[in-house]
Amino acid sequence: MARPRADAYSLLPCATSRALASIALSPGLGKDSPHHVRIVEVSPRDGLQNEKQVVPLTTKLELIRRLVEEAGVETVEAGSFVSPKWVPQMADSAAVLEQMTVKQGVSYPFLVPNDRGLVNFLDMVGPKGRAAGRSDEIAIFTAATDAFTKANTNCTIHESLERLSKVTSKALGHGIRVRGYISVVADCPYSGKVNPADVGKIAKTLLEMGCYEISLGDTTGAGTPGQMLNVLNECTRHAPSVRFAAHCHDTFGSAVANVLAMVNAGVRVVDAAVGGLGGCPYSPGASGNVDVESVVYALHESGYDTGLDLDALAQIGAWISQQLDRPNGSSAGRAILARAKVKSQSAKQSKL
Ligand SMILES: CC(C)(COP(=O)([O-])OP(=O)([O-])OC[C@H]1O[C@@H](n2cnc3c(N)ncnc32)[C@H](O)[C@@H]1OP(=O)([O-])[O-])[C@@H](O)C(=O)NCCC(=O)NCCSC(=O)C[C@@](C)(O)CC(=O)[O-]
Repeated sequence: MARPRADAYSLLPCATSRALASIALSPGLGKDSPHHVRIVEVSPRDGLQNEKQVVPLTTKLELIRRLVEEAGVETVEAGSFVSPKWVPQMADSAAVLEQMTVKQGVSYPFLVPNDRGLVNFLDMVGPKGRAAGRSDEIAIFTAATDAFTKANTNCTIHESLERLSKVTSKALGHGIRVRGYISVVADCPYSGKVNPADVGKIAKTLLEMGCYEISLGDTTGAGTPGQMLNVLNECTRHAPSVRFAAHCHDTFGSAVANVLAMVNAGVRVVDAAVGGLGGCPYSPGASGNVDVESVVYALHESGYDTGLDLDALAQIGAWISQQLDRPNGSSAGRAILARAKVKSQSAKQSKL
């Protein structure tokens, strides 16, 4: 597998060059290797939440099963316990939690916005719940601007952090791990460019609350590698880069570049969605999440390991796009399937 070339490091900022140098020096791949990048597959939640048509429960369950069993995904964000009035598509998340195939060693976080959502989640996964022990992780979410926080959760950043602090401490008290999201880290659809220092301060607060990891959301997909690295630099004042995840949307076509820049700077977790599904209902015009097929292709070709089966991801991306009656949003997925078709045709011809 190709490794980044040592002579390229001198061109990079110091932190990036150190991170890449350690990659080149460390042999071997696998989960514990410094080359390993964990993919958080967000398609069942972030990917589907914005779909206008009702996606059948059976399709959601099959998507989760295939991602885990066929592609080897380690973390699947499976749904959300938000208000169904705000995001109707996620109204069946309790049923998803109860019925999804659960594989040992795989984490299935659910998004929780407030105490009501946490209570509903705990009622399900607690010892007497209908989904006892099926998930031990939630994701909480806030944003870097008041305008977006208001649009998404009907409160200011300050109010959301107060609310989430109580949610986090209650969740941790029940043995539930908490992942934090910060949306609009580079650009806000309502108030424009975001100051990276503001993101750093919110990240610090979420870390102090007890979030084990913070996902940095380029919700509008307007961020660039330089902007995302500025955001990361502000955040790493408070915790090492491995505590942060890249969550990039692809509206302006720079999501894969943003992801690679962040991984080269030491980030080891990337959120992505098969087939490039998704979009936030409160980020008008933003396109889907970066497609997991392109991310995995780019990471593998750059010397990183994800443990995922790229061919299986391409198949799943094509399948779910067909289910949703929409074009496959993954250029890498389409290319992989087209090449596989040519290969199987020439294999058939050579047998004749
Ligand atoms: C936070 C609220 C609830 C505030 O919404 P609100 O209207 O201020 O809440 P409320 O407390 O006044 O309650 C209104 C109604 O909702 C009910 N309710 C209240 N909470 C819940 C709950 N948890 N579960 C079920 N029902 C709930 C509550 O009981 C009440 O029902 P009513 O009395 O009218 O019948 C709302 O704004 C909300 O649910 N927002 C979620 C929006 C959302 O899910 N957005 C997408 C996810 S974030 C995202 O996609 C970005 C991310 C993470 O991917 C990263 C990135 O890309 O940037």
